[in-house]
Amino acid sequence: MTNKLTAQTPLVVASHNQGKIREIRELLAHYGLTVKTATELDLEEPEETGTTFEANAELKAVAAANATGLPALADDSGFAVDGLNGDPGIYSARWAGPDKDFAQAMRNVEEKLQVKGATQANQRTCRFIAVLCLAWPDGETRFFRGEVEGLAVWPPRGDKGFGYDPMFQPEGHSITFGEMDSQQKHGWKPGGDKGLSHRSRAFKLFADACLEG
Ligand SMILES: O=c1nc[nH]c2c1ncn2[C@H]1C[C@H](O)[C@@H](COP(=O)(O)OP(=O)(O)OP(=O)(O)O)O1
Ligand SMILES: [Mg+2]
Repeated sequence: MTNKLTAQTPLVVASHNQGKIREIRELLAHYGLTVKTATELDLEEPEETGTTFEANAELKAVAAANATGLPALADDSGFAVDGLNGDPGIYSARWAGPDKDFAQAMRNVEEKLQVKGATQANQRTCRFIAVLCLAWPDGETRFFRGEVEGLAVWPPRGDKGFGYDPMFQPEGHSITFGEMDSQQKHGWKPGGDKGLSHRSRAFKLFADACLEG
């Protein structure tokens, strides 16, 4: 028997990133769930020692489930640039340094692309990846992965999102995630579909698999 979530199940979100938490709240509300965050519960941030998104998501979710005795959901995500062999990838948060300077992290990505001579669009393909881990106090873990492909644009555009959003233009769109409001970034349309952002796509899979009824 696998565990199922209902609107009444308290769910802990094991993240300390406010931009991410805001999106996760909206995504969970869309599916009728409300949450407590690791920041509100004063949970410690485990060191992300894994070498994959899955391993780091599991480490964060299991730590929060064990600390609270409640089911916990973690999101490990990143910006992967094909021309940089998938960097910054699982190191996306770390490239911004202790001050979380994403303007600097984006410049760093651009400088590395310039060194490679990647000036044409087809040399600037990239994706956002999000892996969710839902960990239950009984030890059960479930994983869901969402991805969205796009182009790394320069200069960055827009100030609506967080992290690398201003330099990410999703395939089929002419504006960046930084220029989209969160509803556009989620990609919710009347009637519903698979969503747009990596995170909204992962949450759709999570909701289909883990919600009661
Ligand atoms: O939609 C996104 N739009 C822009 N940038 C994004 C996005 N999604 C992930 N990213 C980048 C920035 C973030 O800092 C890093 C994830 O690193 P990651 O370790 O999963 O999260 P984090 O350390 O910021 O917070 P926490 O681990 O407490 O959830 O990738
Ligand atoms: Mg982190």
